[in-house]
Amino acid sequence: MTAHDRGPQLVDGPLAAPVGDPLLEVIDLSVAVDLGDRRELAVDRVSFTVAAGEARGLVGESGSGKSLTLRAIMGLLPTNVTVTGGQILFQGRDLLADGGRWQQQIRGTGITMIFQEPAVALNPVLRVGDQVADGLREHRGLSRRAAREQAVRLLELVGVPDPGRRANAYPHELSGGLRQRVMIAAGVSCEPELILCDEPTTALDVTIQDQILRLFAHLRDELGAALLYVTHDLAVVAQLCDTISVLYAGRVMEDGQHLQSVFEHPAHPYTGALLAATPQIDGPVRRLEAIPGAAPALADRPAGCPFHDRCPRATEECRQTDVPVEPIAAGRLVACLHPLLGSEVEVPS
Ligand SMILES: Nc1ncnc2c1ncn2[C@@H]1O[C@H](COP(=O)(O)OP(=O)(O)OP(=O)(O)O)[C@@H](O)[C@H]1O
Repeated sequence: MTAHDRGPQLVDGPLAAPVGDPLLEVIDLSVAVDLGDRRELAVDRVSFTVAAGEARGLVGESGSGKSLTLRAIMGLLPTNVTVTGGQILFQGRDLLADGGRWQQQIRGTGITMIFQEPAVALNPVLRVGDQVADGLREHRGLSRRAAREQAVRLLELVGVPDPGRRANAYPHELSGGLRQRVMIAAGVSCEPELILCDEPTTALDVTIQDQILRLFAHLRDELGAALLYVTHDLAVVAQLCDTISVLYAGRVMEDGQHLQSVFEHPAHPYTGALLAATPQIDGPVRRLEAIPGAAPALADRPAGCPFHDRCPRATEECRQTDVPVEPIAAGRLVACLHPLLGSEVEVPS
């Protein structure tokens, strides 16, 4: 079964993560935001890996540090935000070394990022075909004509109907779904090994969202690219990903190499609460349970486990301990003093 054939249901997910060479290794990454009077860690010692060809979901509520993690990998942080610790290795080489020069060189060729809102990322006064062709001329040295022909092929690959004609259109002449496809075509034009996706379907209606998710699965098959897919929606992860990192208030709460096992046996109470709040995963009869309370604002992160004040299992120790992320079973890490299943977490053999 290819990733493309996978249905949206959790039970169709793969049992085992693909084992490829580590392509991306994020190790104890910390990112601080300057709030004027002080600095706060929006990303706090976050670690995960993405193997060649793997699709990892980076999940968490709004404000959990997902976007800043992606932007740190791309070297595209806002001016008041800085990496304050850790390493980001791509193909074994530190992207943060050499003043970010290598990071800049491989941006668009080795790693690309697809943003939430294509209207912002596309240039309104350039024809979309030229925008897809630009990267090919710049990074691959193709002639204007060859780049244009390749751009039309890419528009076809991402499912833009009548691509030869549509290549001449300006962004405002296309629907939101088609603009997102154009941005994906531009993003993958130089066949990157890793595609970072920052909620690329959020601005689209449900049917188009589903088409774009299928497109990512298809591109993964076609290009062999790895995906790091940011979303707050576990149903999206179920459809597209092999592995998962659950973030809360800038910290990794749980990391699973076997997605289905995480969905069946979440170890962190926060993962369990997210699952209980997600429709679609095991059918419409599920009773949705919103997570009580709200995630803490950046300036208001509590000591101890950041989830403690919303967690039914929290004890005094949780309020005071800087809970480390530790292995709980094969392929599973969790940052919790009172995990849901302890050593009974099951993983497929
Ligand atoms: N430039 C900035 N200045 C001040 N605060 C920032 C800045 N960028 C991000 N933050 C704050 O840092 C925290 C993490 O932001 P981030 O965008 O990474 O979260 P997220 O998980 O991607 O959330 P969302 O799903 O809402 O995009 C949030 O509290 C956010 O408000």
